[in-house]
Amino acid sequence: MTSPRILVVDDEADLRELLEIALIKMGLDVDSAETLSSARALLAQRDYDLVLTDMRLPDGLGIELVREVAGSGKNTPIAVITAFGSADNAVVALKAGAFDYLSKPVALDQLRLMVQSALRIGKPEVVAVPSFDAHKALSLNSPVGANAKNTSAASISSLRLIGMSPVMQDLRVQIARLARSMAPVAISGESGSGKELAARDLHALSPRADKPFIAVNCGAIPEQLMEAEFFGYRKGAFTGATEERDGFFQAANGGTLLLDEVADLPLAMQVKLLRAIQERRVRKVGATTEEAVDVRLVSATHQNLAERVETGKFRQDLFYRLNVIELRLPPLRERIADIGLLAETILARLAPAMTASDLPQTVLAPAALQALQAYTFPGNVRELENILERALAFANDGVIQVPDLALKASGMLMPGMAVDSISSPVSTASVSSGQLTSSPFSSSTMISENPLAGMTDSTAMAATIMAVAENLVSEGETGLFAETDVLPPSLPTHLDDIERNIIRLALGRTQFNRTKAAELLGISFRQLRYRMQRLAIHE
Ligand SMILES: Nc1ncnc2c1ncn2[C@@H]1O[C@H](COP(=O)(O)OP(=O)(O)OP(=O)(O)O)[C@@H](O)[C@H]1O
Repeated sequence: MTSPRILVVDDEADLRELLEIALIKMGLDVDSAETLSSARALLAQRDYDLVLTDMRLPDGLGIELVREVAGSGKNTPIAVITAFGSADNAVVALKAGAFDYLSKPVALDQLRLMVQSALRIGKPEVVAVPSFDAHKALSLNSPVGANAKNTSAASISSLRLIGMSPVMQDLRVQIARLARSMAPVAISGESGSGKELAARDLHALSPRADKPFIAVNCGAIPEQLMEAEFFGYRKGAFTGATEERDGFFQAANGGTLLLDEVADLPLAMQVKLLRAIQERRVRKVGATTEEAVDVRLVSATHQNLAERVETGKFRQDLFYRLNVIELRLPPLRERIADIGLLAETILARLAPAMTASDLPQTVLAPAALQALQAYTFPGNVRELENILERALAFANDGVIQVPDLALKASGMLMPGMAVDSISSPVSTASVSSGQLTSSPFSSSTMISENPLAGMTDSTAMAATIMAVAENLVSEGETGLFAETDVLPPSLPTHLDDIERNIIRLALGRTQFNRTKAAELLGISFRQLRYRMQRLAIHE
């Protein structure tokens, strides 16, 4: 077997030599180049398992090489060496596609960790999905190190972020691409939209998959315990520290650390975290020395972090370090095409015993699916899970009907509308005689007699809203804006929701003819198009 081959690009003879010796000692073959042009010539001749380049070279910048190698389609990992304290360069390189960076002076232990993870990138076939739930590792009484070993392997097919809507498909592609890099990823999205799941998928697809995934809820740790929880502590460091403990960083070593609700980190802890990220070293409470850690950082928040930076609640420098790449999880109401498939998967998960005993899985009546598609899901997929769990208990004959869902009227797309009043074009009588169908999207939870089956998502959605609206009129309801004494958590979001619903209603009435819909709404075509873009309304 031949050894992996590394290309080192650096014009400083001393550093180049140091790197060469360290890499050869690791059993690797090394080629080196002093300039961009000689590096390009070597890259044209052969494939490398890793390229390591300085940022400043006599005939140009290392970042040019990063772009070329990252864009070559060969999947060669490239890392950069940046001047001491130059966070900007590191972030720019990561954004350009560098898999990782090293700061000068280069520490040999960090070089080794970086090379090891680069070489794992070349072997993506073995992907494991740890099942460890590190939320359980939050108390000082539970040693995270011990819990972190509690992982199990699964195949790549068990990735868990479900959804066939274009936005979810894009997201999965992005996640697969980002999984190869060490770049910190910041995941934003409403509560329950799948941020943690996205982070788990990112880890599961990465070369770190067989190492721990640790999720830490930053808002759930008492401030005075934070340092000990993150970095560990030595025996006797404080009252009650009867033995040495690892922290989250050590527990996640080699793997991924998810900082969930990162906006909740107190400022004092933000400083310490920034230091750990920059140095890639942590010091246990009560220890005199630091230890190198190799942790991929992912952060998640449902808050607007940029806004918190502006108001001085979140450090700009930490924000900059964590937000190298952003991933946004759209709220469930922006991907109603996924509701059927999600419901089907959740129902299968909730009733495994029934499936095993060959009883047909509980399904949603078509009207129930429509009601879900007309619901705003303020709690997103988590709320869908809760609704279905409760509905399962009420469902008769293996079919969930609208009343079983017990949807909150305040969450319906038309505020103030009572869900029980939904009478869709599909009568519940037809449901019990229907046949089960299966499609990759949503219909295996539906009945084949559903007149909406096969329609595009927005058409089905619009049909539902129209049916509901017509119902409201016939039942003499007060209309779209029934008064409620519940204040929305955010007025702009609430108004956007109302506007979105009205536009969808008009589009539904006109079979998505935007000119006619604009006429109905008394606005110009351009105004409607602009509003649809702003509110992410797609056909
Ligand atoms: N696309 C999806 N496919 C399957 N399950 C999902 C999906 N998105 C979310 N879920 C499920 O919904 C629940 C909430 O997801 P998750 O915890 O990842 O959300 P979150 O955005 O991190 O929430 P929070 O902001 O409250 O921490 C989980 O049980 C998760 O398994």
